[in-house]
This record gives sequence, C-alpha cells and structure tokens, in this order.
Amino acid sequence: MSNTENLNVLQSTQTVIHEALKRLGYSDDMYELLKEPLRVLTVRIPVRMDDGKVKVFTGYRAQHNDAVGPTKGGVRFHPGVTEDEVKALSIWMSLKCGISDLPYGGGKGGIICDPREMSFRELERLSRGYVRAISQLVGPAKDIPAPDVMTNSQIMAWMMDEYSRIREYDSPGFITGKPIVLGGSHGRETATAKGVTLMIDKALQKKSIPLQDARVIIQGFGNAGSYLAKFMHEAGARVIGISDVHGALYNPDGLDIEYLLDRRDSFGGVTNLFKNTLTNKEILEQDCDILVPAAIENQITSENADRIKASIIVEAANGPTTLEATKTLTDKGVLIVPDVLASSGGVIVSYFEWVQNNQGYYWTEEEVHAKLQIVMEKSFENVYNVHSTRGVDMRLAAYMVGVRKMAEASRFRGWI
Ligand SMILES: NC(=O)C1=CN([C@@H]2O[C@H](COP(=O)(O)OP(=O)(O)OC[C@H]3O[C@@H](n4cnc5c(N)ncnc54)[C@H](O)[C@@H]3O)[C@@H](O)[C@H]2O)C=CC1
Ligand SMILES: O=C(O)CCC(=O)C(=O)O
Repeated sequence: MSNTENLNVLQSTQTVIHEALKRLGYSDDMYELLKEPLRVLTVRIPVRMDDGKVKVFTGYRAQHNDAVGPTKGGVRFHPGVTEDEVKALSIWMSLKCGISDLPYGGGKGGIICDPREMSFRELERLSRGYVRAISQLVGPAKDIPAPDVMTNSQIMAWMMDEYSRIREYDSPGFITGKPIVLGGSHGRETATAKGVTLMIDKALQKKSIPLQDARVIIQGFGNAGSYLAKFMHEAGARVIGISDVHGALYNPDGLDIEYLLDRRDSFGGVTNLFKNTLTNKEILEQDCDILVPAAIENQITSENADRIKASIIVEAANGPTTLEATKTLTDKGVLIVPDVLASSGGVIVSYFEWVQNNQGYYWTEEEVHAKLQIVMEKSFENVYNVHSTRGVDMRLAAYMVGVRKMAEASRFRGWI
C-alpha cells in the first residue's frame, strides 16, 4: 500500500461524491448536504450473557438522505464496525437506491460484536436490544433495516418481533430479509448473488468473453459469495478459487463447489477444513477471468492492484477496492462493475419484499427474479453509458447515476 493511500472508506466515498456532483453541475452546497448522513445514532446495548454477566455493546444506525423516501439498508454484526464505516455504508445505500431507481434513501446499521463467539440466545438478546435502542428512529415508513455481514433471516425475525411488540401491531414491513413464513420474499436470500451473476453476464458481453468455462475467483463464502459460487458453477463457469476469513482454496481445474457448499458453516467458513490453503490475499492475485470480492472493505489496494490478473472485477462486497487501485486497474483495461451497482440485488429484492408486505400479496420466485433482472440490466446500461459517453471510470459513472435522484429530490424539497 502506498504511504498516501486513504483507507478511510467515508473519506474515499466523499471524494467520489464530490467529483460526481461537480461533473453533474451541482454546487458545493449540494456536496455539503450529501457528504455525511443526515442522522447517526450511537447506542449502547446491555446484554445479559449466558454466564450471568452483563456486556454492553456499541451499535450505530446512520440515515444518509431521506429526500426520496424512507431510508433503507442492512445491519452488520462485526468486531471491526466503526462509525465512519457505517456512515459510508449508508451513503453507498443511497447510491444503490438511486441507481436502481427505488423510492428510498440510504441507511445502514452496525454493532461491534463477534457473533461467532456468541450463543444463539445471546444473539437474540443483542438483536432485540438493538431494536429497542433504535426504535424511535426506524419503521416501515422511516427506515427499514435488512441483513448484511454476519446477520441473517433469524436475526431479522427477532428484530421484527421486537419491533412489532413495541408498536403493538404486526409490522412485517419494518425489516426485510425475513424468513418466508414471516413475510419474507422469495429470492431475497439469493438476491445479492443473483444480481452479481446478472452483472457478470453483462460485463462478459462487453468483453466478448463466453461464460462457459470462464475462470472465476470469489473472495468470501458467506451469503453473497457462496450462492454466487453455486450460480456460476451451475451456469457452466469454472470456479477456480474461493476464500473466507481463514484462508483460500485454489484449483485451476475447478473446485468441487457442491462439496464446499455442503461443508460451509453458518458464517461462511470452510477453508479451515483443508490443508495447503493459500492466504485470502494470495487468492486475489491468481490467474482468472473474473474476480469477485465478496467479503469486506479495502481488499484490493495499491499494494496488490498491479498483480491482479482478472480482466473483469465485479464487486459483490461494499467498498472492496480503494480509489488508487480503481485507477490502476482501470488504466490496465480491467472492467470494474462497482459495488453500488453490482451488489444492489439485495436491496432491490428487499424493496420487493417491502412492497409485498405493504400490499399483503406475495410473488413467486420466478416473478421476483424477472423483476430483478429488468432493474439490474437497466442499471448496468445506464452506468455503462455514462462511463463511455463521459469518459469516466465505472465507479464515478455509477456515482453520477446514483447521486442524481437524491440531489434533485433534495432541491425540489427546498433543502438546497
Ligand atoms: N447479504 C447481503 O444481502 C448483502 C451483502 N453485501 C456485501 O457483501 C459482502 C459480504 O456479505 P455477506 O455475504 O452477507 O456476509 P457473510 O457474513 O455472510 O459472509 C462474509 C464472508 O466473508 C468472509 N471474510 C470475512 N473477512 C474476510 C477476509 N478478510 N478475507 C476473506 N474473506 C473474509 C467470511 O469468512 C465469510 O465467508 C459485504 O461487503 C456486504 O456488505 C452487499 C449487498 C447485500
Ligand atoms: O437489503 C437491503 O435493504 C440492504 C442490503 C445492504 O445492506 C447492502 O446492499 O449493502
């Protein structure tokens, strides 16, 4: 990594927002409004642990901009959560909603904790405590949470139940990513990965590479990464590398994806069952056609960008590539499908879930997939079009498309 490289994801996203607004002709007042969330709540959540002691956890909920509509975005449980990270994640949610033309602004939450070291009941108490702490700020017409790193449909179910108890009426539209029996949508669990497969298809078409036998490496084997491996394998691509927090597996002839899916734990860990693994950094530099970071931020930096051999990078993770690395890779001719476009499948199907909850009428998985495909293919073309006609990299193009709706909505409301 160069000495000057900025790994603060909030500052990096502010740099691109500023540039996007300038290119669209907005004044610096608009940047002042959009560079930070409108609201950030920090909460302290006391939880009675199984040993009888009380542990107090810190959590956040950031609401970036609600000019377009209620804010929307996941909740992450991770030991590395910081306030700046949650703020950046809420801005990225605004951009995803803008690119996908959803009637939302961006929100995001996080709790500093390690669910891998907590029991089922401790996790339940933490999830319910978080909802009690943020309940004034959230709601089906205010701010709608969803799953993200190390949270899942069970956690969404506890959160929905707690919110419904507080409000004293059933509130399925308060949260998305719920189990199907509690008003979850078909296709939400696989939506992020489905969206990434659609973006891989589009990127392959632009590069004239056939999907059949295309070599894919995926960093992260959780919700996003493992379903993506499954879909790529089923579509006839060759998944030659996967990784998780412990390490990486690599086989140029293709990995046994079905076996790996069967053996993975509920936090997306599997490589610890094997000897002779690579590190999760080394896997990024192996020869392949498509590289999909699907884990955490700042994985592709100026330190390794030069050694990356993929010709297509599709960012399933939020914020996996630094701005310096984006420039190096773009200069090398790598086609990057940026996070705010590539990983929007999750929030798009969350929107469908919320719509189904509001109308009380539910769609089949085929209907959900067909609607997802329409939205994401249109988003790709919009971003690619700005990239080619304005001569800007794909990340800046995506920000230019994503920021416009909230900027206009803020202007019409008279905020600027
Ligand atoms: N779950 C969702 O609906 C969405 C997730 N995303 C993003 O996708 C990324 C992954 O999220 P999920 O799959 O939901 O999380 P998850 O918690 O289900 O899985 C995370 C995976 O990353 C691995 N991991 C963690 N640290 C790592 C490291 N340093 N190197 C390699 N692997 C590492 C874990 O072992 C696990 O396999 C995150 O950036 C998240 O924000 C984006 C949009 C929606
Ligand atoms: O499904 C949602 O509402 C949000 C998903 C999310 O947190 C993300 O796209 O990063």
